[in-house]
Amino acid sequence: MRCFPSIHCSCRKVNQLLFIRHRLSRTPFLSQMHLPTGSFSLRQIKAATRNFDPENKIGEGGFGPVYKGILPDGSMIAVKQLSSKSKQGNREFVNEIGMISALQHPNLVRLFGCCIEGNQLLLIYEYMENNSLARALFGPEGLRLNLDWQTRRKICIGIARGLAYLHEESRLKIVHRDIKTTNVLLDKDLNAKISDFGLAKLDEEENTHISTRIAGTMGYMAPEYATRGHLTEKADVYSFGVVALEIVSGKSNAKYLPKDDYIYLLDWACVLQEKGTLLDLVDPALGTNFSIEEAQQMLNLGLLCTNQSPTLRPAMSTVVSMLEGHTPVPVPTMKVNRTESMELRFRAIETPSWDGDSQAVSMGAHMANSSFSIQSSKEDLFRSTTSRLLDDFG
Ligand SMILES: Nc1ncnc2c1ncn2[C@@H]1O[C@H](COP(=O)(O)OP(=O)(O)OP(=O)(O)O)[C@@H](O)[C@H]1O
Repeated sequence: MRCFPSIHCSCRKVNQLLFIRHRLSRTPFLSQMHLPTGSFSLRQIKAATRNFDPENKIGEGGFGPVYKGILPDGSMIAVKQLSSKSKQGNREFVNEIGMISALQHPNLVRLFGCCIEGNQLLLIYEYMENNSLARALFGPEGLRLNLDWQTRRKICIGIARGLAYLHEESRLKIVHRDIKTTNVLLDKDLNAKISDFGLAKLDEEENTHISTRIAGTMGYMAPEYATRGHLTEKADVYSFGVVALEIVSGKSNAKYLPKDDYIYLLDWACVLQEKGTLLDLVDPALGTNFSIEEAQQMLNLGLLCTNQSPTLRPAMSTVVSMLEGHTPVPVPTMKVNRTESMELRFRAIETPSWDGDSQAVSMGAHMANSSFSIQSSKEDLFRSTTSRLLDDFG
């Protein structure tokens, strides 16, 4: 089990933040980063959220609750409150601040600043009016959105552009490690923005890409990373592929069925691909209001990105080009691995049981504590740097 220091009530934290700023700016590797200039006082945040009024609570994640707030100038904010019971904790809090402050892109959620005061550790983001893609696609009746085809496509392209920026265009090459529908937020115009950089990692050339600390969400983790700790940007490409399939189908990758069998959307997609009926996966809620050609393209792309072999997955810039229609999408040639458990799942597939998502069971189990045995290990520089900072932090 990972152990997190409890949060003490003192202005020592403010000094610690200043110290972290100082240390980050002096760390050669991180000197390109700048911590958010926006430092908020607890009084400002309490006023904005009406003292963390439960009515303003808009979500709950691994860090703790998230509140909606409004600043005196009328701008809306989302406040992530690091709970003292958080399973994630200070390490990811610092990581999130460091990572996202160094990044700016229309498809990444903006961090306005942070507040470290009293017993509070808070991150302040731009408010995303339409909450998460997960809620838009799989939320309960009333909260779910009727996303039309063009909007689904726009969201998919937005996520791809955000990832292409992280992997190939930003000054720091970053693997997000936790791409999933709850980490894609939607603004008032339903533009997609990637959030949650608590697990993000810098992709350095000298890195062996083997990690001892596997973290991510089941159902979205690339097989080579989940089983061997082999982490490259292609792990994000895999997760993106799963999300693309979810966007087209309107179904979560994990669905709990009677008899305790799990059926994975990805397995189903492979079966349909083999049968030549991949288009059956398109969300029935769309009726006939979608482009067959574009849907086929997006489904093919979803399968291409989830190829078992990372080298056969396209780079995210290629994915963007494919989605924009500048590069043809090759037809995937995936073979279904017919294990015994797959046979079980096939039987479930033959009896259609997608009845909306109200009973879907989340497979979002975090694997940060998993004890996979991995042969080689090398602490990456960023991790050791943040660890040192955290040692200093308390
Ligand atoms: N900037 C924001 N604007 C609007 N809603 C937000 C914002 N950030 C988070 N939320 C809401 O709060 C929820 C929790 O977010 P958070 O990033 O803390 O955790 P998560 O990504 O859902 O889960 P985990 O931390 O376990 O990966 C989101 O699913 C979303 O509904």
